[in-house]
Amino acid sequence: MNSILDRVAKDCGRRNSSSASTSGDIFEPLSSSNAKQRGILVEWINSLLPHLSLPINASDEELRAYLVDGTILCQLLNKLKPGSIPEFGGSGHSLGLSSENIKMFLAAMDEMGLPRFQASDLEKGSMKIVLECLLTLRAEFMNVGGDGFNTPLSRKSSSDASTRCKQLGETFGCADVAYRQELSSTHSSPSSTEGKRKIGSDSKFQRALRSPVMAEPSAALLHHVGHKFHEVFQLKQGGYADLPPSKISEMMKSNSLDIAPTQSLLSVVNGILDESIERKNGEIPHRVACLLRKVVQEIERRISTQAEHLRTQNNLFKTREEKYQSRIRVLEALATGTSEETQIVMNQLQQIKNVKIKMEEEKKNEDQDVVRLMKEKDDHSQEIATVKQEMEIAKRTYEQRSVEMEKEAREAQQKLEERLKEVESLLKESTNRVKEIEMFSESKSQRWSKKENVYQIFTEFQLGALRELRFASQSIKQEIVKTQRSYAEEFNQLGAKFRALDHAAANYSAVLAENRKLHNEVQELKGNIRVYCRIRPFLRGQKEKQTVVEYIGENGELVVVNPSRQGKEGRRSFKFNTVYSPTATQAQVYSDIQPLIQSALDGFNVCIFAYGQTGSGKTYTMTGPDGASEEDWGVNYRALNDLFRISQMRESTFKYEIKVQMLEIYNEQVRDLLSSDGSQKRLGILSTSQPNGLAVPEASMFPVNGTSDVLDLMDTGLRNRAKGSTAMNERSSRSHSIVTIHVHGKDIKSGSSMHSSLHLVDLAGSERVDRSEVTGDRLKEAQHINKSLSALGDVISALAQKNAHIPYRNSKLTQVLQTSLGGQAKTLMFVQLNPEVASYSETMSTLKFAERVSGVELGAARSSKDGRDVRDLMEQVTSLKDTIAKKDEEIEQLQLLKDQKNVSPEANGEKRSPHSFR
Ligand SMILES: Nc1ncnc2c1ncn2[C@@H]1O[C@H](COP(=O)(O)OP(=O)(O)OP(=O)(O)O)[C@@H](O)[C@H]1O
Repeated sequence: MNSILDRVAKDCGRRNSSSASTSGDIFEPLSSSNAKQRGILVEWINSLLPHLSLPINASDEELRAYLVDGTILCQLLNKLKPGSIPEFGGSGHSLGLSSENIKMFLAAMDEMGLPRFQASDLEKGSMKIVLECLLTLRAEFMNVGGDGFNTPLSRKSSSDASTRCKQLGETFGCADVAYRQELSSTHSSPSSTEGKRKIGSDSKFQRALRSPVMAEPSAALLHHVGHKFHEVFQLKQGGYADLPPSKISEMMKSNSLDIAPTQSLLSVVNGILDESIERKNGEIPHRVACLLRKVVQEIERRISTQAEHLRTQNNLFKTREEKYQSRIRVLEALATGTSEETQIVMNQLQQIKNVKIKMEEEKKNEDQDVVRLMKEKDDHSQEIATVKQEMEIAKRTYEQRSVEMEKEAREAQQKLEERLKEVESLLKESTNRVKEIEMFSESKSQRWSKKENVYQIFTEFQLGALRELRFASQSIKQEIVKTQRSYAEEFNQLGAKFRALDHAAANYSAVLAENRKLHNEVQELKGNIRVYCRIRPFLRGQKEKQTVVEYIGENGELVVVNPSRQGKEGRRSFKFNTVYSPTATQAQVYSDIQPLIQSALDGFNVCIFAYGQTGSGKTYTMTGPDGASEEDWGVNYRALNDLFRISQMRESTFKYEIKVQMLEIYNEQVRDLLSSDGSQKRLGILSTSQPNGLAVPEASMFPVNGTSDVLDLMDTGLRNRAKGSTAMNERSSRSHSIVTIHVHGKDIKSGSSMHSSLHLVDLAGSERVDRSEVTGDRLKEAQHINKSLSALGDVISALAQKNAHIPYRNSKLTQVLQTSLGGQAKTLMFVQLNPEVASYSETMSTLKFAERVSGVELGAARSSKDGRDVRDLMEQVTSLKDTIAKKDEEIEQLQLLKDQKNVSPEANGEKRSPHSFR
């Protein structure tokens, strides 16, 4: 019997593990069922051996580790059945080798007739078999003893074996073990072939009977009350007809039928029918018929309950399906909603793009306007130059012609006079000769009668000559009149030309004024505060050449990348009026700011300053490198040169006077850099700007008339400039240097005058100071620099917001530059960047300052803000896309679930093992 049970249990165990997924609740996964079994087992072991305190949620492998040396197993058995392993003595200590312990435990299990596992299962195989064996052991001792201990089942009687087998079936989740066992005992009669056939074929009906509703009551319940039916089966060996009436009525009265396993009921029905057939006459005694009816009624009741249950389940499935359908609808609606939202965002994005494109087009148009205006201006200038040249030529021709004509007139006059004199002398001579002849003829008339004719001829000749002379005299007079007339005509023509030239000259001033106006309109179109960003190249001999500048756009875009952060988050983009790459030349940079220099000659105050950390190229841009050739000249030299050039061009209409001051602001003290004695005298700043435009009137001021003057002055200034050394740049400038060019112009024609100033500022290094690196004087310097730079930022920011109060007075720097910041003044800032990775954080703070300044200019600010908006929207769109993708996934999963649910429960049931319906 033991071996049969063993085999059955093993069989059960195998099948159970092979169909593990169907052994528990049909929706419960294998792992969770395993975990539950483990939990029950561990709890049981802990209740028996509390000193172990095994963790309730121990995994298979942890449990294996506890059990593998067999100590706990032996202790367990000794606790349940003291002395079952004598060598172990229940001391709780392992006495033997682990293999010995396990052998002893398995032998004890064999002796009890309980299913066992193999030692190898505990060492490395599936723990499932081990668990099942131990759970059987638990069931053995818990169900039977009531108190759970020390009262194992007697394995002597076949009914006990049947019961235990049912318990095994329950424990392993295989109801049919119990069922077969029961049937085999019920139909042990050799004549009951029909019964055996039924056992072999497990009909749908029978399977349905073993569903949760139709299945036999629990093993425990059966144990207490089910034996009534065993009794019947025992009695039935003698035939149902022979059952004592008291037994039958007791069965019918009691609730035995309600709790009897359906198979038992069917067996009774089959038995009665078999018996009736065997008896040939087919008669069934009344009381047996009653029992039969009662049993059939019970079966009917169960079938109807089952049908009801199936209906309920069906409804449940339908409700669930509807729930899933509605969820799917909600998710579909959500997904559609999300795409609508995306569409709205995309539309907004498109609108913003359109606005951006429109703005860019407007800017392009403005730029084209600027180019056109510049061209017109150039054309005007050329026209003026041509008129001027023509005027010069005409003037010279006129003067030449006048001189020539005067000379010609003088010569003609002279000739005429000479001729007249000749004629007069001739006339005199002729008259004398005539008189002589008359006298001679009177005295010698008679004597010389012969010569009368000769005299006549001579007289006629003389008269002819006289007539010729008169004629010549008349033609000369006519010529003189003619020449005088042509002179008069020429004079008239020249007069007309002079009048035209005079008119043109009068217009020339107006055209110049118009030109100046156009020029300033162009400058205003470009903005009164401009930010140009310049990136310094890596220095010669520098090894580390990794740059933080990722992208330089043609339209002033700049993307900087954080070397310590990957991806999108590490990138930051900026927008300025212009960004110069490290290869930009000094000439290229200057050509963009040149129009501002011209504005200074038109009466506008201009301020150009370079901002950036030490070593970023401020001095290079403003002054140029040490000992620079003309090609490397910085803004200062080029600006002054240009002022001379333009003022010379305008000399016929304007008279300019250019003077230069050079100041230094060091530790909030203003010093004169052009003082010949290198004066350390501190200068005062006038609180309000003076009519002559001098904020620091005490500072030396020198007139400059040419490049050489400028070079000399700059040299003096640079020599006097205070310098300090920090860890960053040994040639570091820790002071602000300001070159101020004062322009005084006078309109020659109108006599009106104007005054303007051009400030060229090389600011001190903007780097933040690490207090641990500098102390004392250096720290003080740094604090002053920080204060003045932030005051500069505040002033510009206040101007941006059009505040009533502009905090000029917060630093000496802003006080000196006051006239060139705000109002009609034009300001340009060079943002100098050092592209090295080590300077990343300084670069970022420089760019943020510049962004704050560029925010003043609406155009730049707007476009930079647009850039940010677009970026923000792009991020929103990306996150929305992610959400949609997630939602799609959820929908897919739900669809999958729905498809699974749509498979009919019956079909499911067919696929499942019968063990799933207990
Ligand atoms: N565009 C450039 N092309 C070539 N060399 C440059 C450029 N800009 C700067 N340099 C070089 O980089 C070094 C540092 O430049 P510079 O002295 O102008 O920096 P800075 O910002 O004025 O520093 P400081 O605050 O100390 O005055 C110099 O050797 C300079 O010649």
